[in-house]
Amino acid sequence: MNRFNLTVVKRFWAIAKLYWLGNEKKGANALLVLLGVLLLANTQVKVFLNTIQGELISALSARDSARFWQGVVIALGGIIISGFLNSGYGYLRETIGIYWRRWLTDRFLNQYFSDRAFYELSNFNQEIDNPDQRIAENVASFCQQSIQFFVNIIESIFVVIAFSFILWSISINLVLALLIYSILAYSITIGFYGRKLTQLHLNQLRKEADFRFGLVRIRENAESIAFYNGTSQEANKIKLLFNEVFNNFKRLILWSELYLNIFKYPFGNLTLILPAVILGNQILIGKLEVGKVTEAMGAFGSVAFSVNLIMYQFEIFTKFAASIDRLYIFYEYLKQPRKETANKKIDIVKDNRLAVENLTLETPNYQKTLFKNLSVELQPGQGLLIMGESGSGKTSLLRALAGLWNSGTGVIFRPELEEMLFLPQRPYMILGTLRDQLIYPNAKVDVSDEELRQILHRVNLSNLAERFGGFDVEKDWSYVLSLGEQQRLAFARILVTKPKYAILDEATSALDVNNEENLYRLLLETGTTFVSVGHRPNLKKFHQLIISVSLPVSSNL
Ligand SMILES: Nc1ncnc2c1ncn2[C@@H]1O[C@H](COP(=O)(O)OP(=O)(O)OP(=O)(O)O)[C@@H](O)[C@H]1O
Repeated sequence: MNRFNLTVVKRFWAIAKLYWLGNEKKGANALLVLLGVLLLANTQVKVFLNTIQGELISALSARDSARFWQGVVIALGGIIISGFLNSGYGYLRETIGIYWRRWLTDRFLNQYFSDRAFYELSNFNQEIDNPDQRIAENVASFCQQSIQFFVNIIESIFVVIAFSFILWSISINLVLALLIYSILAYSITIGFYGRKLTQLHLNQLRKEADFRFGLVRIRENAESIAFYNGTSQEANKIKLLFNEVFNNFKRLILWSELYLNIFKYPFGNLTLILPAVILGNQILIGKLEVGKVTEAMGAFGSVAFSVNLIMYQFEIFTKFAASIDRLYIFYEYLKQPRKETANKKIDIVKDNRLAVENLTLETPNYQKTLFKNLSVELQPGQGLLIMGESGSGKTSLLRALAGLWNSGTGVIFRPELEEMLFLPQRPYMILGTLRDQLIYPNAKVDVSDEELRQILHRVNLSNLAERFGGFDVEKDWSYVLSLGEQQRLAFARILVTKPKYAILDEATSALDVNNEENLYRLLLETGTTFVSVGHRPNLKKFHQLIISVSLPVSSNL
C-alpha cells in the first residue's frame, strides 16, 4: 500500500473507531455480523447460479433435454432466494449507515458547540472552511460510503475465495492470469490516478460549499441587498463562485471520465475474452466441455470485478477519500483544547461581583490595543454605562466579559455565565415560536402564557401574540418584526429570565426615546446588575457609573 492509501486508511480509522469501538459497539457490531452472514449466503447463491449457468450450456451442447430442464428449475429456486438475500442486505446496510451517521453527527455537534468552537471557527479560523458542510454532508458520505465499501470488500473476499476454487478446478492458468491482471489494475489506478483525483474531489467539495454558502448569505441579507440595489454586484460574485465550481469540475471530469476510463473500460473488458483465450485450446482438442468456458468466464469476471473493485469504483473512492480528509481535519481541530492566547491573557476570576482591574484589551491577534488599565467595579443592582466613539472597543469589552476575547492583561471578576444575560448589538431571533423567542436562551422556563402576555405588554408589544396567532406559531421573526420590535422582544427576555446580571450592547439603539426609557425603567425595577453600551445622553440617568473608552491608544502593527 502506498503512502497515499495509508494516510486515508489511518484517517478513516481515527474517526471510525469512535463508533465501532465506542459505547454503542455491541449493537453496531452485531448488525455488522448479521450483514456479513447475509453476504456470505449471497455469495454462495452467486457461485451456485454461475455453476448452473455452465451446466445449462453443457446440457444444451449435449442436447440433453432432461438435464437442461432440471437445471432451469434449480436455477429458478436460486434466483428467488437471491432476491430475498439482496433486499435484506441492502436494507441492513443502509440501516447501519444511518445509525452510524446519527451517532457521528451528534458527536460532531457536541464538539462544535462545546467551548464555543463554532464562534472561534467563524471568527478566527481560516483553515477550516464551511464547517456546516462538513457536519451535514461529509459525515453522511463518510458513514454511508464506508458501509458501502465494507460490503464491497467483504463481498469481494467471499467472491474471490469461492470463485478461485472453481477457477483452480478448471485450470491453474486461469488463477495465474487473474493474479497478474489484478496486480496490474491495482497499481496503475492507485499509483497513477489516486492522488490527483482525490485532490480534485477535495477542491470540488470546497468550491461547492463556498458557492452554496454565497447563496445562503444572499437569502439572509436579501433586504439589505435589495435596498442597496446591489444585485449586479452580488450576481457577479456568485457567478464567480460558480465559475470556480465549473472550472474544477471540468478538470475533474477530464481525469475521471477521459483519462481514467481510457484505461478502466478496456482493461475491464479484457475479462470477457481472457478465459476463452486461456481455455480455448483445451476445448478445441475436446478435453473440456463448452459449458466450462461459460463457467470460467463467469467466475473470472466475478473475481476480477471484485479484486479490482477499487478500480471500478475509483471515482467514488477518491470522492470518499476527500470526505475523509475534510472530516479528519475538522475532527482534529475540534478535538484539541481551544487555543489559549500565548502570553498576554486576561484572567477571568469567578466571583459574586462584576469588576475589572487594570484591564488592557487587545484585538484577538494583538494588532491593536483598544484601551489600557481600565478598572471599575459594580455594586449589586447598579448599572454601568460604557460610552465612547465608534470603534473604540465598547463591544470588545463586553466580548472580554463573556470570555470570547482574552488577548490583553488584567483581571475580570464575574459570576458564572449562566447568571448573565447578554443582549448583543444585533438582536438575535432564533428559529422557532414566539415562546421560544421569549424564553431564549433557555429551552424551558416555567411561565404561563398570561405572564408572557403581560411581559409583552410592558415592553410595548401588547398584541404581538394575537397578531401572529399565539405563542406557538413559528415564524422567521427577524423578517416579520421591525428592528425596534426585535429589540423590545429581546429585552423582554430579561423580564422572563430574570438574570442576576444583564449586559446590553446598544440593545435599544433602534428605539425612540420613550420606548427606550420605558425599557430601562423596567430593568431598574428588576434589581438586575447591568452593563450597557450606548451613545444617547438620556441613558445616563439610568446608570450609577459611566465610563468612556477612547479610540485606540496605539496600533501594534
Ligand atoms: N474579529 C476582530 N478581529 C480584529 N479586530 C476586530 C475584530 N472585531 C472588531 N475588531 C476591531 O476592534 C475595534 C473595536 O471594535 P468594537 O466592536 O469593540 O467597537 P465599538 O466601540 O463597539 O464600536 P461601535 O460603537 O461602532 O459598535 C474596531 O477597530 C474593530 O475594527
